[in-house]
Amino acid sequence: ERSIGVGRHFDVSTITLLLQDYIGGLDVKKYETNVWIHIPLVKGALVINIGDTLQIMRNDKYKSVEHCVIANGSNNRVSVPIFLHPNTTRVIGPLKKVLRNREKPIYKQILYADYTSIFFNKGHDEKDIIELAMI
Ligand SMILES: O=C(O)CCC(=O)C(=O)O
Ligand SMILES: [Fe+2]
Repeated sequence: ERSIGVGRHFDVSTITLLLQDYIGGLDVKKYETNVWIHIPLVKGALVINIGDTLQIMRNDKYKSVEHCVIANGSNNRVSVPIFLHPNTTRVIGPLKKVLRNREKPIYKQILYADYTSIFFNKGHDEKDIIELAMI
């Protein structure tokens, strides 16, 4: 009963590869319905999460997924998340290829180091930081 999970958040990465053990516990919020759903364990499978950076680069075509981990309360849990990030010296924003299709950019160009520092300086359950990158 003293175990804690991981509070709700969006990953800042482009994508995250997540390996869970047999305990599981990952919940994600379904974008279309705002309903939290449990991710069933599939032995040997990786969960691939879309993060804020991919949402920004694809100008909202792909959405970053809000997720959390519910603690089991009695078992230890091990997970291995691998975050794929741009270099912190790169500027991120909607891709030129996307804008060439005459899409209106939703996000500004922002230095990735600045974006990640906002993320790491805020607590869980605060405002979605992707809104700060909007034009
Ligand atoms: O442990 C997990 O299953 C997820 C962890 C997570 O969401 C994160 O580290 O960003
Ligand atoms: Fe995460």
